Amino acid sequence: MTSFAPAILTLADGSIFRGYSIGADGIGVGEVVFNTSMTGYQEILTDPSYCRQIITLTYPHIGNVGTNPQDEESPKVHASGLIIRDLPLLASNFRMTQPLPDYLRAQGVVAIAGIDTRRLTRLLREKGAQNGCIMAGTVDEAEALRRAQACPSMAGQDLAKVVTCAEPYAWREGEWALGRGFGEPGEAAFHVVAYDFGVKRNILRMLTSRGCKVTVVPAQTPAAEVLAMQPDGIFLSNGPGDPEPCDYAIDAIREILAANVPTYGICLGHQLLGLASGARTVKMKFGHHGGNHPVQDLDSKRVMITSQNHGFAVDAETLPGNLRATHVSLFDGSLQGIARTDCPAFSFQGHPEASPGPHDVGYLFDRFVAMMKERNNA
Ligand SMILES: NC(=O)CC[C@H](N)C(=O)O
Repeated sequence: MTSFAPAILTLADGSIFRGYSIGADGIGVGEVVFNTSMTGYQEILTDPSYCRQIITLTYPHIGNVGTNPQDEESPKVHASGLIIRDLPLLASNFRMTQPLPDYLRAQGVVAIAGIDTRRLTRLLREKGAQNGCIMAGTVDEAEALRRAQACPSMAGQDLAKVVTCAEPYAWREGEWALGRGFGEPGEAAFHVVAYDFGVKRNILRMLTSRGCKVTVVPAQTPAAEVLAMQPDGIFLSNGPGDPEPCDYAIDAIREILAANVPTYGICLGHQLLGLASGARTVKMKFGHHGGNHPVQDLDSKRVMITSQNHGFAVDAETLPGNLRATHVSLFDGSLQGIARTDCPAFSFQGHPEASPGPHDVGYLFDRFVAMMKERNNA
């Protein structure tokens, strides 16, 4: 019988939760957010947008299917820690290569189980996102509290440049699909340059599966360098932190919009498109993190169930004349999608690529491809 070391979770408001460690020994600090997805813990942990955040999952049993190399959305776990109710005694799946605790330990990530995640989630909903600290192995409550209180606010942090790739690279996975329905087999119909602010792999897969050849570039690549690659379209990725301090990206996007190249943004990329167009962003009380968020397409009136992961939002009250609202959250009325009226650019706050979550918004990738096609034919 495995025995688990003690672990505690402290919050900046003074709350202490006691449980047991199911990850590495040590300390993790960050903004504690709750995610309501019922599946996809490995995609969530490896989503770079969770950098410097500690995730609590509201689904009570986490770890049932272990972990595998296919479900990683980036090369490593980006979350600062994981909080769960219960780790099942047995993990089993035909794809499993490692149980969740071994995977977390191998990556040096702290995690705590045995926590009343309902109480924790209600606290975060009532008080708003809180900074917290997980201490696992040797536990010192006073020190863990001090660390939670010393953790800097997410507001004002530029983390895109922390998680981005070091060098440009070509996304090769799924190249067999290039050309399907477009040019000759094996020949890409469009060249997309994707800004990596913390990109999830499934976004790149969704582009490739629609006939795009994708070049990924670091967050701080100047617009002139990207435009010199003569892309058919430019993609602005998801990513961690506050969009407002990413001035290098905002400046580059302004130049790209002026060049009239079709542009599509997701999550942080959406917020940056908003800022580059003159709108403002705000920090939300506890954000949206989950796989069951209803969003309405304001043009078709269709309601979709969407995957979400954001703590900031473009403020609908600040949209300039050349930016129109295209989608709205039916949970809280917050803005979920925008489109420029004067150039081919649009973006979505949630995650059309899912991973994990429903695929209802996948049509936005088709819209991007149609935009590139139209421009090439013009
Ligand atoms: N998934 C994302 O791209 C998140 C965007 C941003 N970091 C936010 O919290 O709102």
